[in-house]
Amino acid sequence: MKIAVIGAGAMGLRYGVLLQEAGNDVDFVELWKPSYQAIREQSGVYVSRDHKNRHLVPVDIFLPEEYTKIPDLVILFTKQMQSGAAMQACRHFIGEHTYVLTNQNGIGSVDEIRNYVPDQQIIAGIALIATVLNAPGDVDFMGAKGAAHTQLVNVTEKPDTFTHEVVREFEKAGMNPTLQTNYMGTLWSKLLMNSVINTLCTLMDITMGEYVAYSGADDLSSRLIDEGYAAGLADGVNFMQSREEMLQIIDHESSQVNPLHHPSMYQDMVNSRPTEVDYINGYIVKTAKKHGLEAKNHEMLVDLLHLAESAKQLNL
Ligand SMILES: NC(=O)C1=CN([C@@H]2O[C@H](COP(=O)(O)OP(=O)(O)OC[C@H]3O[C@@H](n4cnc5c(N)ncnc54)[C@H](OP(=O)(O)O)[C@@H]3O)[C@@H](O)[C@H]2O)C=CC1
Ligand SMILES: CC(C)(CO)C(=O)C(=O)O
Repeated sequence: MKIAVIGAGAMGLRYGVLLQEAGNDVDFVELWKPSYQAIREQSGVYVSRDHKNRHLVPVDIFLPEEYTKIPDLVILFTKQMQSGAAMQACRHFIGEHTYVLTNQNGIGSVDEIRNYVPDQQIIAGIALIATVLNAPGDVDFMGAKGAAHTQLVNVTEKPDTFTHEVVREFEKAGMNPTLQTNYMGTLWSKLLMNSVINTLCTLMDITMGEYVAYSGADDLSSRLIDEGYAAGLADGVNFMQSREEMLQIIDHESSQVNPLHHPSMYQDMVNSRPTEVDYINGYIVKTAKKHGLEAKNHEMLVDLLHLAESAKQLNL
């Protein structure tokens, strides 16, 4: 399969390298110049797993204006707030039959992708994978080989032949895909997890393991899950997990899968970049308000995150 990954950051590199190693023809298209330059100069990307075995993997990288192939599949892995500009810059290589896939955290990118491809060609989903970008062109895959999980879902909720081919390629790449047919239910399950883990670990400067080790963690998580759940239900989301199951998933991911991980939002904060909080807790607040509800806890978290972002800027 001919694949172009837009965004050679932590997750873009992880998906791209794994799919390349599984035999696909993968190119990276990068708008972020330091990353493009580093990968060009190194003739590849440095890959480690859990800080060990750092080695160079040759990859091809292009600026959007340099890229002229028409891929079968585009994988969008920028941050949410970069999605619109990235799709606009890359629109010339999205062919009539090209599918676009996003497994970004938060909700919003699909609306940007819709400006360029019909719903039938959009595959959304979620990544239960932790990855850290040590520096441009230097990525660290967290977790044992094969431990990562992905969920893919067509925006139309109707998997077609090409989607099944993508699932097979993800399987070959060791990304343990599950094909779902509940679009919003799938996205909201990760949204709720990120609204707890990413935001609280970032604000408190702690790892996922440190969060769940706190005796009051379940109570805190439940308050956020309940508020998010109410907003989602009002919006017609058909949740795939109960509130209790959601809590168990958060506990499991944090205590067993990624206890030492600082979520991606934390990585943005320490590097003084804007976070995706508006697309995570902010999306829950917006959805609640649309239905005349309140999501006061999430609203407070959005404000606190923006306060922390602003303080970080003042201290630069
Ligand atoms: N990382 C993870 O474990 C997971 C991430 N996700 C999601 O995947 C999507 C992509 O995220 P992710 O791959 O983590 O992010 P990236 O590694 O792609 O973020 C890098 C972006 O941050 C900016 N940046 C600026 N300076 C630096 C620097 N020194 N180091 C790193 N980045 C810098 C660049 O944007 P600019 O040009 O604006 O400076 C760059 O494009 C997001 O939606 C995220 O929520 C989902 C699951 C897990
Ligand atoms: C918490 C985690 C790793 C969940 O897979 C994630 O989504 C992130 O770091 O942003």
